Amino acid sequence: MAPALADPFNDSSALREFVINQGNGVKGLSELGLKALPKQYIQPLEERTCMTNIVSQGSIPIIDMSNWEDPQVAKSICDAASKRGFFQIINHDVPIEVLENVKDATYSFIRLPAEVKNKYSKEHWSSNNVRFGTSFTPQAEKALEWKDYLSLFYVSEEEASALWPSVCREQVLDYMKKSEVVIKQLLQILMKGLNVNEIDETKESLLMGSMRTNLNYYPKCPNPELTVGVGRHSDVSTLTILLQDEIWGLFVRENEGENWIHVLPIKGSLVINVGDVLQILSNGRYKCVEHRVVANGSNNRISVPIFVNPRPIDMIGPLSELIASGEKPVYKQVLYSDYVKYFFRKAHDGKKTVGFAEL
Ligand SMILES: O=C(O)CCC(=O)C(=O)O
Ligand SMILES: [Fe+2]
Repeated sequence: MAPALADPFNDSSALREFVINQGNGVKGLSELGLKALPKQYIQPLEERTCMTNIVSQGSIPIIDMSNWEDPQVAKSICDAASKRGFFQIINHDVPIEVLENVKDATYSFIRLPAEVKNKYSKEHWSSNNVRFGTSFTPQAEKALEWKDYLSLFYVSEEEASALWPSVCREQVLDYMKKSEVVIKQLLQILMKGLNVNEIDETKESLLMGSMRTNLNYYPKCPNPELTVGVGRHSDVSTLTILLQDEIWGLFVRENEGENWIHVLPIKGSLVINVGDVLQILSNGRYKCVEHRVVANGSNNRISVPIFVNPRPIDMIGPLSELIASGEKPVYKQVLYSDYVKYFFRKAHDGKKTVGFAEL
């Protein structure tokens, strides 16, 4: 009798066929009950979770939004955005049922058979605005990431009705719609902090002219210490609004140093982070910060970020109000769609995308 293979995916094309082409994703791998992580997921040493650099006492600020117009609340938000790049909000206006429903809907999508989810992959779906995938950019990565996702770019209700999977469509639309109130509150406060007191139509479109929601799934992983859920990166958004479940996994770099802070799951809260675009628009005043997600050996985890973005056709650069007040620009004007293309052309590599807009 032939000996059983220790790693059925020793051959990389077999792994890619199973995970990517057939749409089984890492969910499929996780359910095979492999004893060891396939070698294609083994990250270089420096990218693995090195627990010695985790600050056990550290946490990102937790901000109560119930009195969002209070100048003290505004100050905490602007301080957090300029010093930490990350904070959590509690007592915001997004109803808890909306958050619970979108988490359930994420599981409803993830649990669909592989061949159904695979209809929404890059190779099979007619629109780029809906994308089921795995890892980040598998064609550009030396080591794969332990994550499956569905990415939904919002154009209109009609398009969503026609193209988004029905098992999660209404719940995602509701989550995006109900989050708009808090997104506007945050942007108003952050703009005031830059002495930009009026958000007219052009500015609103630059700050939040398009939105994308991702449903992320990180299944239980053999040898989680050897891989990552998401590698070090900053987001190419203005702001990101992130709903995570009760399973830990998200870590944020502390003050550009070597230490990482765990983002504590708090039921009903939303994690907010400054994206590259807000760092660029604010001429470096607000900071986008590297973050990453570790893989987990005991539990499945989901998260649902809304990326609040400019429109693809917008030019991004330091706001004219800042330059008019005498600030020297640190960034040039770049087309947002070019910026995003540059991000997706390479594997995750920390905050390097921002360099694309540096002067
Ligand atoms: O899953 C998370 O907690 C974060 C995911 C993330 O950073 C992203 O999708 O950009
Ligand atoms: Fe992110």
